[in-house]
Amino acid sequence: MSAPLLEIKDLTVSYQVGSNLLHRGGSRHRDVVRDVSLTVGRNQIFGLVGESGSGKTTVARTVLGLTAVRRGSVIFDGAELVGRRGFCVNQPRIQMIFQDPNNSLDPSMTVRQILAEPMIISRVVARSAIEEFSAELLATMDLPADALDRRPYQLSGGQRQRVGLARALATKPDLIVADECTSALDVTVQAHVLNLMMGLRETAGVSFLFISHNLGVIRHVADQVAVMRDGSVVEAAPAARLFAAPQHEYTRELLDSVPGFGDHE
Ligand SMILES: Nc1ncnc2c1ncn2[C@@H]1O[C@H](COP(=O)(O)OP(=O)(O)OP(=O)(O)O)[C@@H](O)[C@H]1O
Repeated sequence: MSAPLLEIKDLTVSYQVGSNLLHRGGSRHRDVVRDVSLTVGRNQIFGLVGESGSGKTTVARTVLGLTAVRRGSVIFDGAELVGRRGFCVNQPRIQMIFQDPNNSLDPSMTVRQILAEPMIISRVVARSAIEEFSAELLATMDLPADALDRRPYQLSGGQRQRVGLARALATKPDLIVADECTSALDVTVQAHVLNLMMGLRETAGVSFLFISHNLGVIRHVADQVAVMRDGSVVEAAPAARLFAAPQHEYTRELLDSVPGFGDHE
């Protein structure tokens, strides 16, 4: 049997609080993620949900090599990603999409350049195939072919987010880490982007670590869900079971706080 796509085991991450100047005893650390374990399967959308400050983004940043691991391991396709300095090594098969495409897409570049850049850097796509693959990515994301010649400001917010997704797909990744990637979009545009992402599971064989504080969005997209509170996972279960029969008191509280989510066991 092949290894799971992503296994996070007993992950603890801490941030420094205070400084040497203020605290004579030296700087202190605070664990913001504590002993978190979760497994993302192949072709799976794994939803990570929890209140603001519960540590969801910190988990994502750690997998992407932006924040150091204090303890634990991050195993991708059977190989340990945590390097000697405590950061996960960069893995082109893991990509991310950001909450705000306005800040993540270079305004001076055309969509053609935005899509070509990761293909050139990662060398996953031959130079001679870049134009064709770019057109294919636009079609997959329901974007018009002439979008290739536009710059981000000449697109709508939903189109920009779909360009962000197309760019993430440009290196043919196995995993996309999506942190609040649709929360800036209005509801119908959000549904369109979410449905496209769900389709990618089958068409591109991509898994998602999908982070959101929005339970409705998580229920719509996720196969598996983990609920975080105060740095820890309090409950993890297949989505259908978690929404129908939450086991942890905090999950029940979270569901009861959203109108229409209270009719669980
Ligand atoms: N660079 C940092 N230095 C110190 N503390 C930080 C840093 N980044 C985040 N934190 C703290 O770590 C905790 C977890 O933050 P994190 O952003 O992971 O939560 P979150 O669940 O993603 O929240 P949100 O839904 O609001 O984005 C919070 O208490 C936050 O204040």
